[in-house]
Amino acid sequence: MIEERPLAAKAPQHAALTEREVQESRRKETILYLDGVSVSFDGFRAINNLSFLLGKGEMRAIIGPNGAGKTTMMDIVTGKTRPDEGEVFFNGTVDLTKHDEPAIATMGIGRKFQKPTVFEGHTVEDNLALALAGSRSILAAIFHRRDAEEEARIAEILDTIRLTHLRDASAANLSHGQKQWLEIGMLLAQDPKVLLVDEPVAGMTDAETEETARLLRDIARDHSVVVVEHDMGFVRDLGVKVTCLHEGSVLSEGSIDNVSSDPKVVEVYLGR
Ligand SMILES: Nc1ncnc2c1ncn2[C@@H]1O[C@H](COP(=O)(O)OP(=O)(O)OP(=O)(O)O)[C@@H](O)[C@H]1O
Repeated sequence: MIEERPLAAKAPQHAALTEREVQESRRKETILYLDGVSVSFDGFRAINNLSFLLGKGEMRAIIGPNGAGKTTMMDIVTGKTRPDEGEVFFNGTVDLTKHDEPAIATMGIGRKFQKPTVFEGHTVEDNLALALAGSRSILAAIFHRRDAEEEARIAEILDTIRLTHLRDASAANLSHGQKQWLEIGMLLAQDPKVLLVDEPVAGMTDAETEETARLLRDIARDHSVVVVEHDMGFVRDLGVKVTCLHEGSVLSEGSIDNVSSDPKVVEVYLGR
């Protein structure tokens, strides 16, 4: 009997440890890991016990009604907003709540906001050269003699963003869609591991929207990508797992067919 007591006391402790180990090994397989994340603004819970896992090399589409918390979730990942509670990890091991925005960007989390912010007074190629140069000054970046590796990188990005034929064009003369692609190219120049892309096809023509789905699928071959978008035709074209947020939590997650036919999603979002 005396022998049994410590054994009985040990059993639940052992089980708890195993559960934690399982969770940790699950986390290590992710590039982004959010668990139990909440944040409130003036008492309003914009993110409410949110759990979201993005696998290494995965592309995910995030949908959800206005105010669902999509932007706030991105703000938490990029360090713009600190969560009140919960875990946020990058690459399985880096606790993002302990780093600020510039450090997180340098680690390899690139974000593209909805409105393109390219340098309009410069050519497409110079915009990419500027992004590639990072902290170099604008003039130094443009007049710096690029080595073969940098030239090859620019050529590769131009090809990915469908702008090789416009490399010498002024960014000011690009269409809205082409400016979005150039900005995606500028993100790629910084060699991110994860790209967060906010409503990339808003304001694009149908042809540009279709090309953007192909472009992001190309990028997703060697990057992890999160795309926030309301255009369901475009989300379907991406052909990836979909997460629908609502009131700061995951309402539904799975294939586009499953999520778009989920009665909860129809009620709060698609049926509106
Ligand atoms: N800094 C802030 N201060 C106060 N409230 C905020 C702040 N940021 C976000 N909110 C609120 O949190 C909620 C979630 O907003 P969020 O912008 O994340 O939603 P969203 O899903 O991105 O919506 P949309 O599709 O309209 O962009 C909203 O009710 C918003 O008003």
